Amino acid sequence: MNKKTLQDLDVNGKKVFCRVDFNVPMKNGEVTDDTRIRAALPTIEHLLEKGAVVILASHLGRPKGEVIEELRLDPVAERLSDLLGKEVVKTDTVYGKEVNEALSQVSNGDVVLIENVRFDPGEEKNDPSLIQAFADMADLYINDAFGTAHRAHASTTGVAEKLPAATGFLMEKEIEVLGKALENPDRPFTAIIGGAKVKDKINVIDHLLDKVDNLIIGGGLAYTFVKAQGYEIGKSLLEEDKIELAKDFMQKAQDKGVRFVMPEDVVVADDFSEEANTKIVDIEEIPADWEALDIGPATREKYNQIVKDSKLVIWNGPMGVFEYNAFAGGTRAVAESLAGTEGYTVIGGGDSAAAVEKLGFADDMDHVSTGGGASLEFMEGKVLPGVKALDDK
Ligand SMILES: Nc1ncnc2c1ncn2[C@@H]1O[C@H](COP(=O)(O)OP(=O)(O)O)[C@@H](O)[C@H]1O
Ligand SMILES: O=C(OP(=O)(O)O)[C@H](O)COP(=O)(O)O
Repeated sequence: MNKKTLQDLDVNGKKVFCRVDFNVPMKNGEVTDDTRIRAALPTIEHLLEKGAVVILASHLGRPKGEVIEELRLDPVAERLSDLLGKEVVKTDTVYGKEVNEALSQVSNGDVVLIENVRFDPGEEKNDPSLIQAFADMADLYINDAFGTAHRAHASTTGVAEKLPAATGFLMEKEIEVLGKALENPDRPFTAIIGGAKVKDKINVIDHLLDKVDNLIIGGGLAYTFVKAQGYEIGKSLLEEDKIELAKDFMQKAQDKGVRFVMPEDVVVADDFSEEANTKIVDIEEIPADWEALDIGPATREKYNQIVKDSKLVIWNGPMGVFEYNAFAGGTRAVAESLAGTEGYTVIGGGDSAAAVEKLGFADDMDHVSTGGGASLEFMEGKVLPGVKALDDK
């Protein structure tokens, strides 16, 4: 990467404005998964060890420029404080008098977490006055928020133009791992794409067809492709206006010699619920009133073989409705295959990462990305604005 990194900056005695992605799942005012907070610790700890004042900034949820009490960052500050083993000064505002006072009272090696930056309408608008307020707080800027690197906001791009700006360690690692995987892949290179967001993922599929040896399709988005092959899919998820594109992709795969791998059998249900009646059917036999909610056992075995023979596997999106036990088997099987393969494994996407975490396989993967949308846009070949805005080496 040709961008400056944390190692290139002398941070001793400096105030460092550090954008992190602490957009973590919460329930009843408690952080339920602190993966993203832990992922930012190497950067924060490095800054503290080197004697910087660390000013952390993050969004949480989508408050759209208003103060939403449930989206305050206090529970995050508490968890961060536990993880760091030191006090984190949390302000109730994003900038202004309270923040300035807090900053005048802290010393080198202290941490301040300002309030949810999306409480200010200027954040998402990349507003000049908010950018200036951020720049006035600090001497240097670090972006370690890979999960938000696809957003051009005041705290992710605007302020980077105003201060010496570099990547944090998490950002650096994400870009390096995902970049290396895509630029110079070990082969056979297999991508497994699942989930439900057909529209979001269709461009990634197009881009991946230029890179991979095997493209495996699963999850809800498989059925638009199954339909494109001419099979009936009952009530399964369908993006009608993407059928033609799905046909184009299958043709492109054939032209390029990419193996395009689709489900052979599926678990169908007579209702979208945990209690639904279910059965396993061949792909060409999905009953009209049923919907396919998971890949079947023959498909799992086929995917397993391909994963086993791959040197590099990228996985984005669950294979079925894994939130219900009855339809979690396909996702579990693929997670197990990735956990067991000798090839290098990369997981991207919020739900895939959550599934791998929930099923207990996170530690067996080589890289679990902290970015969902960000990793997808990266894989599409886009330059992420949060990275572009940083200083070149
Ligand atoms: N066959 C299916 N039918 C309907 N929804 C599905 C199916 N398979 C997976 N899903 C749903 O896809 C969702 C995840 O999709 P998506 O957001 O695209 O994944 P990710 O966040 O990993 O990128 C999950 O909530 C899951 O229940
Ligand atoms: O959680 C995030 O995105 P993700 O669910 O795609 O990983 C990021 O924090 C970005 O949040 P946003 O999609 O509200 O800009």
